[in-house]
Amino acid sequence: MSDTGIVHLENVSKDYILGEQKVQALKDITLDIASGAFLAIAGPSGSGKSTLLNLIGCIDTPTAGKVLINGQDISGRTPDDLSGLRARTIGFVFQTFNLFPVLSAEENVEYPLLQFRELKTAERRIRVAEYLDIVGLSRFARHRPNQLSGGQRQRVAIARALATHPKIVLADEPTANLDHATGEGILELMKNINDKFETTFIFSTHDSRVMAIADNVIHIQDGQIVQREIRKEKSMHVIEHRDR
Ligand SMILES: Nc1ncnc2c1ncn2[C@@H]1O[C@H](COP(=O)(O)OP(=O)(O)OP(=O)(O)O)[C@@H](O)[C@H]1O
Repeated sequence: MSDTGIVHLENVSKDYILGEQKVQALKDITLDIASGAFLAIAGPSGSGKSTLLNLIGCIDTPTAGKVLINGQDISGRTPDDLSGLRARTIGFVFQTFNLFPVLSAEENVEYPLLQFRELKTAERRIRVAEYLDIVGLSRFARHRPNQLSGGQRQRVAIARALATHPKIVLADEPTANLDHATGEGILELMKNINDKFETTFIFSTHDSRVMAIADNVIHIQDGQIVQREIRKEKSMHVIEHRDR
């Protein structure tokens, strides 16, 4: 058994090439996140939060360094390989909800399950109902996104992310498009699910009220970790950043 966390980044850098210019979005990030963490990645706009989440989510690969997700090294893997790892390991929640407008709440939650051939129709339906219940939306199963409030849409997105039984849920600014009270409700829901099912949650934010709810906060600035706030020791251990 490996002693690294469910997410393990070692000396990770990510460069984007924009015309003649190289943008160093992440610089030498070393980070280990244990299973069951409830972790915020905090930092100002452009600091590299989305880039970091995209690497953890296997949507992108690093320019340098090593990324291990659930013990699997993602470097040198084909996009097909990574999409398999993604589908079975990671759930995504976005600030813009990203629901299909023509599908009902239950059809949106069911959608990612359709790729799992081992799930029979009846099992799929049961699972959809179970997760709509967990997010408190059973009564709204037949509603389309435009018949739901922002907070309800984000609950559908959370149910959809959880229905595949992922080990990690990644949420990029999940409360950015919600008013404060609704955003806090979404964070509390995520925290309850984290406590109950021990799903690892990693979310980005620049909202200090959202950071306050996290067990641990990683602060990034200009692509580098500038502070690690470890409030719950057991849920996270950190390999300290080694300066060259
Ligand atoms: N596809 C891309 N091509 C070129 N540069 C990019 C690309 N994506 C991000 N960048 C640059 O990388 C840096 C980090 O961006 P990133 O989106 O990760 O920051 P962020 O902290 O998520 O910002 P925000 O809070 O505004 O979403 C920025 O300088 C950004 O302009």
